[in-house]
Amino acid sequence: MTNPVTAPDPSLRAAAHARSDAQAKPLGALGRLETLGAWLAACQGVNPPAPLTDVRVVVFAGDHGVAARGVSAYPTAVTLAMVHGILDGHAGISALARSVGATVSLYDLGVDGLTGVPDEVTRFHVHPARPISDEDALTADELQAALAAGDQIAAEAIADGAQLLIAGDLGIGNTTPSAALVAATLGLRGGDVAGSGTGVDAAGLARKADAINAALDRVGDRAADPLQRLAALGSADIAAATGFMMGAARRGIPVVVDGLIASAEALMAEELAPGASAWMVAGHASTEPGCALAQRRLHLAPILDLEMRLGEGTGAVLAVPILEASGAALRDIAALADLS
Ligand SMILES: O=C(O)c1ccc[n+]([C@@H]2O[C@H](COP(=O)([O-])O)[C@@H](O)[C@H]2O)c1
Ligand SMILES: Cc1cc2nc[nH]c2cc1C
Repeated sequence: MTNPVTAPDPSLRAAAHARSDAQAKPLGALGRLETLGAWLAACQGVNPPAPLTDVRVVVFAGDHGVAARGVSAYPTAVTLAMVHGILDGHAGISALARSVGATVSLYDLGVDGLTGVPDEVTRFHVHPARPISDEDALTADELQAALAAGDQIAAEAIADGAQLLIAGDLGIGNTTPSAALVAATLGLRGGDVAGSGTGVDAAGLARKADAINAALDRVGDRAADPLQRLAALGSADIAAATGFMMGAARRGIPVVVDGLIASAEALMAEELAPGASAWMVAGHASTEPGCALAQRRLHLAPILDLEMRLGEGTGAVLAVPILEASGAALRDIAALADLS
């Protein structure tokens, strides 16, 4: 789907602010909750916004060749183990999504050695991303296929009634390509964006900054083009999640952005579909430095800061009750003039 992105309805946003201003509270007393509620009304095209009864997390899982460079604290096999953990409903995202009433699904966009799972999960199967420090992660055709897969996943969820979408991520090594994309987009270097990810030590952090710099130097001026940047420095799972966010924005469905990986995807979605970030809120501030850099570039202020760095969509789902509360405030607080 290549339709341009239309902005969330400004008249509904203004109407929501007017409603809020007339409510039984000092003007502006609900702070950012008022802005969030007005954003939700503008996205839904309804004031006050409807309750959020269908929130979906889609986890895009994939392995990353750059992990062989010693940039993660965990072995690649953990990706496969965690795919099963999520499919069986026992992962961090399973528990946290259940706690807020969101559903979780997962797609394999390059998990090494994945077998014995439903066909639906492997429908968009591709090879793990090639190591970005040495070669492009994806060919141009592979990139287009991954973007299209994410768009299709968004389209199907929306056709099935999704009101709010979250892209979760899973893949040992994925903080390295994500940080590289942030660096390439913002004109930064590895040392500016590399964080400890799953918990690498100082030597691992230095290897990570080096791997990012090697990738940036290898790609050079090609990184100026967002499609080439994503193919060279990203991966199929990151590209599919980017396509998913673009697909949501083009269809007028809001997105809650998770941590570093999702923020890098949001950055790429905005580059490829200008205006897409108007359909996004940042659920939380991950501890990864690249996360704040990407969110700041997108003018997305995180709702929560719980010092989390798990990924999977966990920080984003925790922000859903706050968003829901912003809608409830608009719906249920009386007008001051009606109280006597
Ligand atoms: O979302 C984040 O900000 C985040 C920060 C650190 C780690 N992660 C998760 O940890 C994995 C990547 O970490 P690493 O160290 O292997 O690059 C991957 O599975 C991510 O989902 C996620
Ligand atoms: C155990 C584990 C779970 C994860 N979930 C997302 N990334 C992860 C990385 C590790 C290491």
